[in-house]
Amino acid sequence: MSSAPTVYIILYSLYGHIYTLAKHIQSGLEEQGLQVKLYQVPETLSDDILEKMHAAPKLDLPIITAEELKDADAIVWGIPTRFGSMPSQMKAFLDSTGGLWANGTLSGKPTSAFFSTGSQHGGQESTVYNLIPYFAHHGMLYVPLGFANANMFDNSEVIGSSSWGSGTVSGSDGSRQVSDKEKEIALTQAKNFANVVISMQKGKVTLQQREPSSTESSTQQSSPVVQKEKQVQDQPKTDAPAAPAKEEQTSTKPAGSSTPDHTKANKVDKKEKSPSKCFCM
Ligand SMILES: Cc1cc2nc3c(=O)[nH]c(=O)nc-3n(C[C@H](O)[C@H](O)[C@H](O)COP(=O)(O)O)c2cc1C
Repeated sequence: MSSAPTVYIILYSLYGHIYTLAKHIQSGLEEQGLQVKLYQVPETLSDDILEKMHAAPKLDLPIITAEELKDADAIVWGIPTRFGSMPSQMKAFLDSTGGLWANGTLSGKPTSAFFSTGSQHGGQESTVYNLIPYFAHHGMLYVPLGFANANMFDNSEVIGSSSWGSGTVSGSDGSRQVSDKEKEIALTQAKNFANVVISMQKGKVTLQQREPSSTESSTQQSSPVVQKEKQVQDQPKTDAPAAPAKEEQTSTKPAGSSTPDHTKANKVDKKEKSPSKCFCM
C-alpha cells in the first residue's frame, strides 16, 4: 500500500453550487497529496421535469455505480438539501449499495460530506441526519468538520456550513454563489479529512508490518451477513441428532458439572444452521 490513497467525491448538483464546493474540497485533498476522483450519482428525473426545474446542463462527470465504491479508500459526499433532507437521486444511489453492505465492503472507510441549501436555515444539519444511518450500517467512519475554521464564528454575513460539514447557501433563486469564506471552510474540511485518511493509511501499513497475516481482520470488520455465514461454516459438523427437548427438561446433571451440555449446544446449532436471508443482491 505505497501509492497515495484515493478519495471519491460523489455528488448531486442541479444548479452547480455543490459542484463548485466539490472543486474546493478536491483542491484541499490534492494539496495533501491524495488522489481524487469526482463522480455524480445517476439522475432519476426525466428531462422534461428537469427543464421545468430550470436545471443547469448536466455536469460532465462520470456516473458512479455502487460496485465502483470498493476501489475508494475514502468517500466525500456532496449533497444539496431537499425538504431538509437529501435528494432522492442520492438516496436511490445509496439504496443500491445493499450488496456492498452484505460483504462489509465499505466498512472502515473514512467518509465526510458537504451541503448546500437555498436558505440559511434550510436544513444543512437535518440533511446530514438522514445520511449518518447509511454510514453506520456500512460501518463507515464519519469525519465531521467540527468548528475547525474561524469563518464559522463570523456572524457578520450569511455563511453556510455547520460542525457536520462545509456548506453554501445558494439563495432561493440559486443566484448566490459560493462565497470566499465558504470556500475556505471547504478547504479546511478537505485538509482535515485528508489528515485522517493519511493517518489511517499509515496505521494500516504499521499493522501490516507487525502482523502481516491479521491486517485484514484487524482493520476491517466484515458485515453481520458475512460473519453469520462464516459462523455457520465454522461450526463443527456432527452426525449426532439433537437430543429431544424432553431430555433437557428432565436432566439431572449436578450443578457445577464441567461436562459440556450437548443438549443445549445442539439446540443452538440447529438454529444457527438456518442461514439468514439477505434482502440485497
Ligand atoms: C425540490 C427542492 C426542494 C428543496 N428543499 C430545500 C430545503 O428544504 N431547504 C433549503 O434551504 N433549500 C431547499 N432547496 C434548494 C436547494 O437546496 C438548492 O437549490 C441547492 O442546494 C443548490 O445546490 P446545487 O446548485 O448544487 O443544485 C430545494 C430545492 C428543490 C429543487
